[in-house]
Amino acid sequence: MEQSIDSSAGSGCHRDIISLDGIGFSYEQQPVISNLNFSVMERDFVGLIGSNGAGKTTLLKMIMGLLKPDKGEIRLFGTPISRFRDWHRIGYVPQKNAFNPLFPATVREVVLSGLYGRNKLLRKVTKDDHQRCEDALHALAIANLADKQIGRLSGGQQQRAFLARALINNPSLLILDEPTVGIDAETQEGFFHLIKHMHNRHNITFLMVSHDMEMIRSYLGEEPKTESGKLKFYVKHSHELEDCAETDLTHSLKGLRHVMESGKEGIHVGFVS
Ligand SMILES: Nc1ncnc2c1ncn2[C@@H]1O[C@H](COP(=O)(O)OP(=O)(O)OP(=O)(O)O)[C@@H](O)[C@H]1O
Repeated sequence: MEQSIDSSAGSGCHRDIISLDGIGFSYEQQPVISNLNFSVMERDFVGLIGSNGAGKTTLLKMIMGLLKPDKGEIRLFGTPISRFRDWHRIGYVPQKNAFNPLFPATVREVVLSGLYGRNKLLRKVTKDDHQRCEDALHALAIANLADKQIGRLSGGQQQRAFLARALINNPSLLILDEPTVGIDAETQEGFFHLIKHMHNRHNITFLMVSHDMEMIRSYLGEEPKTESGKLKFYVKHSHELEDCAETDLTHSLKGLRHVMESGKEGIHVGFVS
C-alpha cells in the first residue's frame, strides 16, 4: 500500500533535520512501516501519534540508528545515516518505563553520562563538563537531588533528570518517547510547559511521541499535518514562532533556570518534587 506524506510545505528556507525518504520496515516479514516520506525541518515541533503497535518506537529506533530500514533512506542534518557521526547533536529522553529503577547511579552520574555519546568511550570529565552538568541540574531544578540514587526519585523527578541528561550536550534535536507516561497530570503539565518554552525560545527541533492528545492538539493544532498508515504527524513549524532563538547552551540553561526560578513569561512550571 502506498503511503505518502509531506510536511515541509510552508517551512521557509530552513534545512531538513530529519529526512525520511521511502522508508519501509518489517519484523519477520510483518510490515510495520511502508513507503514513509516525511521531513522534520529545523526548529519544528513534531508530535507523533499512533495507536499501540503503529510503529512509533520502531520509527524512533530507525532515526537513532538502532534499526536499519529495509527500504528507503534516512538523512540526519543532511547526512545519510550510515555516515552520520554527530550523535551528540541528538538528545534522547526515553520512556519512563524503559528505565530500570535498580540502576545504581546518582542523578549527577546519569546527567554526566549524556556526555559519553553512543560510542561508550569514557573520556575524562573536564571542569567544563562538570559546570554544564551543574547548569543542567539547576535548569531543571534538581540540583538538590544530584547525589540521590536515580531509582529513588519520583517519576517526574526522573524525567527531569533524563531531560537534563539529554540537554547536557546542547542538542540541536531532542527526541522524546512518551516522556510523561505514568506521571501525574500536574507534573505532565509542568514538563510540557518547559519543553514548549524551550521550543519557543531556543534553537531546538523536537520529535515527540505522545498519547497526550490534549497537549498535542493545544500546541500543534487540531489536525495532523500528515498521516502515514497508523502514524499521525502533528507539526508546529518554526515560522509560527517568535524568531528569537538562542543557541548557546549556557544561555539556554540559564534561561531555563530563570523560568524555573522566577516563573516569568507567564510560564508556571508545576513539577511535583
Ligand atoms: N523486536 C520485535 N520483533 C517482532 N515484532 C516487533 C518487535 N518490536 C515491535 N514489534 C511489532 O511491531 C509493531 C510496531 O511496534 P512498535 O513498538 O514500533 O509500536 P508503537 O507504535 O511504539 O506501540 P506502543 O504505542 O504500544 O508503544 C507491533 O505490532 C509490535 O508487536
